[in-house]
Amino acid sequence: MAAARINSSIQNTISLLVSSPLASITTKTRRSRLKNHQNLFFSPKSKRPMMFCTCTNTLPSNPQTDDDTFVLTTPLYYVNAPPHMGSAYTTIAADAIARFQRLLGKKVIFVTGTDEHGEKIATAASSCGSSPSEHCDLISQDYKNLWQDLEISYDRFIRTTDVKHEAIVKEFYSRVLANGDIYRADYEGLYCVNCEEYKDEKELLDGNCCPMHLKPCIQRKEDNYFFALSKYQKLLEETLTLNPKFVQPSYRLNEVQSWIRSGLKDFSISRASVDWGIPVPNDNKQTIYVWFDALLGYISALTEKGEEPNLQRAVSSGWPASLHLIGKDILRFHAVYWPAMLMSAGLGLPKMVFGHGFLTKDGMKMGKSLGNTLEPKELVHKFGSDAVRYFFLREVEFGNDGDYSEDRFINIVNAHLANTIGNLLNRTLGLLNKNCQSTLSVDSAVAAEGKALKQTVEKLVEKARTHYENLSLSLACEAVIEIGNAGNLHMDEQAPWSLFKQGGAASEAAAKDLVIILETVRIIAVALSPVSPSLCRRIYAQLGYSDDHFNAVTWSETKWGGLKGGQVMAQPKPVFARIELGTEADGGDAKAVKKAAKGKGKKAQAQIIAEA
Ligand SMILES: Nc1ncnc2c1ncn2[C@@H]1O[C@H](COP(=O)(O)OP(=O)(O)OP(=O)(O)O)[C@@H](O)[C@H]1O
Ligand SMILES: [Zn+2]
Repeated sequence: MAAARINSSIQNTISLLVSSPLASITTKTRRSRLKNHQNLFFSPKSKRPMMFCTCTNTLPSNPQTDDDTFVLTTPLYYVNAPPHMGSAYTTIAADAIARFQRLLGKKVIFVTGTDEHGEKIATAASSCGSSPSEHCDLISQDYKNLWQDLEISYDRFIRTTDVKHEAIVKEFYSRVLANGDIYRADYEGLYCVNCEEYKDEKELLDGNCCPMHLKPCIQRKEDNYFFALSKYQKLLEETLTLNPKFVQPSYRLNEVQSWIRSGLKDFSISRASVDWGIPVPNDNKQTIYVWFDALLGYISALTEKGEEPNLQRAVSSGWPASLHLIGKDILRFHAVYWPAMLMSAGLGLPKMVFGHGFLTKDGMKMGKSLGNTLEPKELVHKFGSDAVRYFFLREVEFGNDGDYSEDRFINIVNAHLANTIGNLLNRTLGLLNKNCQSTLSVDSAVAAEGKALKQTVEKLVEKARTHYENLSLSLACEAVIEIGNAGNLHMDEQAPWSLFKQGGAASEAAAKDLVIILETVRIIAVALSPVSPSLCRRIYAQLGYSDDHFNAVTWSETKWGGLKGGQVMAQPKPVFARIELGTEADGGDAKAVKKAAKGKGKKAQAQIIAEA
């Protein structure tokens, strides 16, 4: 914002800053003041500070959120264009985390939705010849459809054009205003419409191009309302020092701290030139800036159906959120602007903001504005949702950037899901069918006595749990596949097929080996269910369990000993067929199998159908 000039209808501002309780206090007194702050909320159990606020009129948070409830959010996606694999990536990761937390027995509120206001939307709508609201309905529905294809188990889908959201935004705005943090001033600067953000000249490329969108920023001058972000600089610094886990992964914390240290400037929170937005209370010539509006979707999503929307109710239904999952592109909004806005309004801060990396194409962030996207719908259609979810969570270390390649996709999915897990189950069930009438001879706890596999599995399950808890999703997948490797090793070392041929005690030992391996696969199905839920459901069905049983599974069922003697397994049927280069098969989906076989040579057809 070097070119920015804030002129002095600023009488207000100066008096605001001077009268700010932070303007005249030293760091030492500020720190003790933070400690004793009457509005510093502590979480009931952990006694960790949950929020700071300078507003005297605080809204108490949900007392339950600390232990029993896990509220997580994805960004509310901008409906300037349909979703792409990048939007799907965040949502798949959030879904895996939500499913894991449900397995732990938490009450999960998983929030996603669409951000529908602003200039970029109005332009996108008019370029397709539709009204903004028709355009938003259409694209928002695209997101919902994709989430269904990807088996996203969201609890709330908030649209920022929802009436309840508008009510919450206006109330929030009024609280910030009442706290003395909004003033009016002229503003001039370089604006990227695609980021919907004024840019500092020094962060731009030649020709004042936005580094993310590679398009020139426009010089803009407006009479706007401003949010006094600068007033929160010290509080934000202190908050991050006291609670460094607020920003994750830890290497992103430095980035956020250096933004704050380099000086926070007030930012404009209204637009005079944009009609498509929520009118500013008491000045309907201006609309509220799309980011100020959109972030509040995380709170308005919490209002219960049919109830009068107000902040107090929304907040008591689950705020503060446990986790905001976002891409690193919008970290500044979530880790700097948003906490300051919440402090101003007297609301608790989310417990964590996790900024993951980008899916890239030729080194550039895949995005709607650049149009260099990968179509998730096509991928799901070709390979099935289990494979798509698994690949991106396993392949891209959560936090870092990652590139997509179809060869790598097929290799990984085949090696892990088809071979390590699918084949192991299928071979074992085949032997059980042939030699034991598909019936388990003993309890898995008894079968495992004196065998090393049980301890190995227990250790790896613990590892997977820790990785899920730390949001290291790729490592969690790796730990689960290691369980599969251990099961395969046991199978190969014991060679039960040859023991059965010997009969007598050898045959009994072989039957026990099959029980042990099936128990191993059962545990895999629980531990991998956050990532590839349908595949795990099919595994449970093969092990003779009902759908209802699978639906009620919790993480405690990763404990060894679930399979009991006498349990009858289903007829062996592959749970995940190998993807052959050039075929489009997902083993669980007969339609996809037929489609994959269609038009292929007889031999290839026979192979695909046989595998399915
Ligand atoms: N390439 C990507 N890799 C990972 N996540 C992405 C990617 N693109 C978008 N996202 C997710 O979507 C969020 C941004 O949502 P938005 O609706 O603005 O999509 P976008 O495609 O980045 O838009 P644009 O290209 O117009 O900037 C990111 O913070 C991230 O959560
Ligand atoms: Zn931009």
